[in-house]
Amino acid sequence: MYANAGASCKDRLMSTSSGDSRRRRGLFITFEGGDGAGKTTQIEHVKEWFDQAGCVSFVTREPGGTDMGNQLRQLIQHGPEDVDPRTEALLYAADRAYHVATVIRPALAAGQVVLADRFIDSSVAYQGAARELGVDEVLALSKWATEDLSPDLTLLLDLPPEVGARRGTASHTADRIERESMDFHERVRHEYLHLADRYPDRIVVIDAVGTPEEVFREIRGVLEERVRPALGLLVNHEAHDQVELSATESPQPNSPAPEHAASQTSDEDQAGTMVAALLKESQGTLWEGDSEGLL
Ligand SMILES: Nc1ncnc2c1ncn2[C@@H]1O[C@H](COP(=O)(O)OP(=O)(O)O)[C@@H](O)[C@H]1O
Ligand SMILES: Cc1cn([C@H]2C[C@H](O)[C@@H](COP(=O)(O)OP(=O)(O)O)O2)c(=O)[nH]c1=O
Repeated sequence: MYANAGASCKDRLMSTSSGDSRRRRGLFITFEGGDGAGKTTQIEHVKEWFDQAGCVSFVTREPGGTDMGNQLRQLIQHGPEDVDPRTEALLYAADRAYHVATVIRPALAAGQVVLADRFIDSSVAYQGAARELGVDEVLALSKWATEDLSPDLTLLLDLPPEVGARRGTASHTADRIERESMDFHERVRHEYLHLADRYPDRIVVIDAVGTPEEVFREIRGVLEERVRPALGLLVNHEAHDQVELSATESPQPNSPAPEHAASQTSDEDQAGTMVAALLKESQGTLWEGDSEGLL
């Protein structure tokens, strides 16, 4: 059901490839920010925005975007308190490597829109900066784990950590990382903002302090400005008539990507996506290709 329902948008995404198989990729958007920033809430609004644009999007998360990843997630978040920072970094990297290889790359190769709740920037901010393992070392580890897969766009939900902590404790019991000091969470926030300075073409900072509606208004502005022009060329107006989807028709987080997904080659990454190229045009700024490394 899902594969057929998504075919129209996928076909349009892939039909722009002009026979160049290296360009046959979807769109990869990641959501970053401290604990309780509202990522999980906003990602659902973004998914609805894509639905309305006639594009099926696929929501996933880290850690835990796969069955094995869920076991790793349990270990990392509720395992022994004495897990040392290097072990923690390697567990996140293992989760990411498997997630990319078995879910994200196949989905992108099939021309899908992938919305990921956390990705490499989380490791850089939490393990690299806050755990003080070294930003460049952790970045190198994640690049190795993902074979240099970089998001096309990252929405960074920025929020003072004490506000995030209040939201979080109101909704669930704090896990091992959420129990870290405010100083730790300040370092996370600081590194995220530093990453946004370092990669201004990829990372957009969203003020996450307002109500969910206010935050989404800002996100929608970014989608309209930076993503819509690309989709406008890829998704013709018939899309609205052709795709009527409910959330239940989309894969849930942790679902494997469709079996028919095309295999991924490193050439595809080097070429980057057609959508990314269009996003670059819409930004009017220099877009660093994957070969340069967005991260
Ligand atoms: N803008 C907001 N203002 C107030 N509360 C929010 C906002 N966004 C989300 N929440 C609530 O805060 C808690 C954490 O939100 P969530 O979306 O799970 O954040 P994250 O995924 O970044 O940890 C949830 O209870 C959610 O309902
Ligand atoms: C992906 C990733 C997450 N984390 C941390 C951040 C979160 O505290 C936790 C993920 O828990 P989760 O409940 O998914 O976080 P939230 O809903 O607050 O975004 O793992 C890292 O430290 N490094 C990573 O690479």
